Amino acid sequence: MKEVKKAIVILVPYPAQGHVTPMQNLAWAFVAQGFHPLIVLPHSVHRQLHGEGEEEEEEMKWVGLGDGVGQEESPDFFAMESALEKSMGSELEGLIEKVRGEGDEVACVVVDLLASCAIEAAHRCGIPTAGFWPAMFATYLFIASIPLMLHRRLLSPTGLPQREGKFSLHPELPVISTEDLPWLVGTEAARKARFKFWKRTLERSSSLKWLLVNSFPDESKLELANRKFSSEGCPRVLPIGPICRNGIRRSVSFWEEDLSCLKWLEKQKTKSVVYISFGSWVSPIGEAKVRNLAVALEASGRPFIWVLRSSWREGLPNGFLERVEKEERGRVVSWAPQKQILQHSSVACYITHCGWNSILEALQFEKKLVCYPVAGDQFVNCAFVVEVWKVGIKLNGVEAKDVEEGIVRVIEDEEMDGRLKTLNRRIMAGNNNTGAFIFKTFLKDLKRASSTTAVTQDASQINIPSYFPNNKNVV
Ligand SMILES: O=c1ccn([C@@H]2O[C@H](COP(=O)(O)OP(=O)(O)O[C@H]3O[C@H](CO)[C@@H](O)[C@H](O)[C@H]3O)[C@@H](O)[C@H]2O)c(=O)[nH]1
Repeated sequence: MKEVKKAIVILVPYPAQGHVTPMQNLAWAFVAQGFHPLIVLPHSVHRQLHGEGEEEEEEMKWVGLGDGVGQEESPDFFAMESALEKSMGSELEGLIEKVRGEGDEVACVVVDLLASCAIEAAHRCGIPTAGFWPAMFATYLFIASIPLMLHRRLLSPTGLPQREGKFSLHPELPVISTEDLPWLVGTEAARKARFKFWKRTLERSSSLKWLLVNSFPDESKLELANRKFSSEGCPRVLPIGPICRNGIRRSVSFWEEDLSCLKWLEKQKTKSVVYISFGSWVSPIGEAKVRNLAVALEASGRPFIWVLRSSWREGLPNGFLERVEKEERGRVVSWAPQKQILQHSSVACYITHCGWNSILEALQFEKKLVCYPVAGDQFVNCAFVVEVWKVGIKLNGVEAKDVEEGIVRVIEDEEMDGRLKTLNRRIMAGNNNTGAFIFKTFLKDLKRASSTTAVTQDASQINIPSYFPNNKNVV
C-alpha cells in the first residue's frame, strides 16, 4: 500500500482540437490545486497526438482508451460518436478500477457534454461528476431550451424549425434566425441526427451536479435565463472561464504547426496582416467559396496568413499559391501557431468561423473579428461578437467586394478598438477574476462531495494561479 494517495481527476474531452485545448487548460487549473489530472482520449486520437505508448508528463497524464478505430480511418462526427458510445463506458470503468487498484483516489470525473456517454459510467463508479461546456454559455442555453422550443412549437419533434425568421428566447440572448440553431448542420437526416444527439446529451446532463462552463463572468447573468429554461434537476452552472494558458507550456496540437509564417509576420507592418482560419473541425466553406476568398484576398492587396488544409486547396485559382509566394504577399499554411499569430502586433484583424476558442483568443489579444460562421454554435457566437459586444462585423459573403468592405470596416472603426480594449480588461481582469473565484467554489463543493484529500486548504485561501488569464502577453 502506498503512503500517499494521489487525488486523480479524470477529464474526458470530446476528441477534437477545439475541445481538447480548453480541457487541457482546465487540467492545469486542477494541477495547481494538487490534483493529478488524467486526460482520456480514444486510442486513435491519442495515437495521433502522442504516438504509441503513454505520454508521461510530470503533472498530468494522457491515456488512450480502446475505440475500435483503425489506423487508416479518420472518423467524422457521427462515426466518432458511435465509436465512443460503444466503448467509452466500459473502458472508463476499467480505467477507474485500475486507478483505484493502484491505491489512488478518483476525486472527480469531468466530462465534456459532447462525450456524454462517459457520464453514466462515472456515476456507476460512484464518483462525483462535473460536466464541461468548452463553448459559450449562451450556446448551452439554446441546447438547454430545447424542451421550451418544442413546447412553443418552434421546433418539430425531430428538431426542424417550424417557422422561418428571427427569434429571441430571452432578453439577455441575442436575436438569431431559426436556421442558426446549433444542430442545423448538413442534410435533413444529419440535422435530425444531431438534434437527437443533443436531446440525449441534455437528458444525460440532468444527472450532473455541476456544469463547468468556459465562459466569462460577463455572461453569468444568463444563469437566470438558464433557470427559466431548464427543468428540475439540471446541473449547477459555474462559468469558470475563460481558462487560458499562461506560461511556457504549449497546448497539445492535433497537427504540426507551420512556424515559418512567424518569421514572415515579423517583416510586416504593424496592424497590416489579415489572418484567416476556419478552425479545426467542421469542414471549411466549400471549394467555390475557397476560390472566391482567394480572389478577394488577392484583390485586397493586403498581406495575409490563411490556414487552409491541402485537401481544400483544389478550389484555389490557377497559380494562386505561386503568386502569393513569389510576391511575398502572404502565407498559406495547413496549421498555424494561432495564438502566436493573434498575439502579434502586425495582425490587423481575423477572418474567423467563430469557433469559441478562436473568439476567446482574439479577445485575449485584442484582435477585431470579421465573422463568417459556418456551423453549430458559431452563429450564436457571431451574434454576440457583432451585436452584443460590437467587436467585429459579419460578412454577407466571400466575394471580393464583401471581404474588402468587411476588412476596411473593422480596420477603420476606432470605436471598435475601444470596445475591444474594455471587453479585454473586463474578461481578462487579473486577480479578481470571477471565473477563478467560481472555480474555488466548485473545489469547495467537490471537497464536500468526495472527501478528497487533495483540497486540504480552506478554499477561500486557495491561490488560483495563472491558468486564469491576468495579462495578455502569454502564449
Ligand atoms: O491553424 C490553426 C487553427 C486553429 N488552431 C487552434 O485550434 C483551436 C480551434 O478552436 P475553435 O476556434 O473553437 O474552433 P473548432 O476547432 O472548429 O472548434 C469546435 O469546438 C468549439 C468549442 O466547442 C466550437 O465553438 C466550434 O464551433 C467547433 O467547430 C483554437 O484554439 C486555435 O488556436 C491552431 O492552433 N492552429
